[in-house]
Amino acid sequence: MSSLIGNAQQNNESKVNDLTVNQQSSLPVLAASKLSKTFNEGKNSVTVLHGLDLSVQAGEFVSIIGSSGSGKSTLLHLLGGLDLPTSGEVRVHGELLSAMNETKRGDVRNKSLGFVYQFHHLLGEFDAVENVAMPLLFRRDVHVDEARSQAIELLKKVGLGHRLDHKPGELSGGERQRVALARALVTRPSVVLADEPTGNLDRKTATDILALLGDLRRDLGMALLVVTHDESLAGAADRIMHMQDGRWLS
Ligand SMILES: Nc1ncnc2c1ncn2[C@@H]1O[C@H](COP(=O)(O)OP(=O)(O)OP(=O)(O)O)[C@@H](O)[C@H]1O
Repeated sequence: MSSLIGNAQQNNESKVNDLTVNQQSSLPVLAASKLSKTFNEGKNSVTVLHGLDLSVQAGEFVSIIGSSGSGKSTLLHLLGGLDLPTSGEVRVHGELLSAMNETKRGDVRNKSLGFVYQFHHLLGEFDAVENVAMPLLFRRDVHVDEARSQAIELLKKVGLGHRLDHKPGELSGGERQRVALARALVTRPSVVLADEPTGNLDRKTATDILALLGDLRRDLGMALLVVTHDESLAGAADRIMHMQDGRWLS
């Protein structure tokens, strides 16, 4: 197995060891408590999430399914620190996101969380290696050569070793999503948050991408939280949570 994966496993092992020492081995990597979100627009306010609890353990694969408009993306934004809740809290490795300033929150996002979206959000003027290396280059402590070599290693792992210097416009939809997966994983996050990662792909490509995501999760030892409205895609998870109108269905 690659050194990249070895490092990720080592990191995870040392985290586990730390937790054992602290006797907190059940501490979730990601936890939400009584999470609510209300959007105010002029005189109108709409409450989209109603006091949600959620806990994701290290290495766990959780799917959230729900119909359009049920609040899945809003929840993912809050869990990823991209937006703040109206009330309630989100903790990453036990650390409260809302207590952090924007710089620290950005740091947690970069180091502990990976993001995959329905639309890949790759930068068109950069090739696959540059796109994947980018999250590492935001860190001042990673040299550009090291970032490139880690990007190449991950691109090979997602089956794109022959497309390293291709720009997004020169790749198929499935290949672009593979690049996006590699980019989300290059920082070796402990949790990947994926919002309809296969929503823009045909069924065969979607199934391949989901299988790849599952394999990468096992290899890299990360937790995976996938939001989808596709029950058959959600079925691969350890646990499926159903959302309706901003509440969990029991
Ligand atoms: N910034 C906002 N301002 C006002 N309302 C919003 C905002 N963002 C989301 N909403 C509303 O919140 C509700 C939930 O939206 P959200 O995108 O979280 O749903 P979803 O379950 O992800 O839907 P889909 O499956 O269609 O992507 C929707 O009714 C939406 O209109």
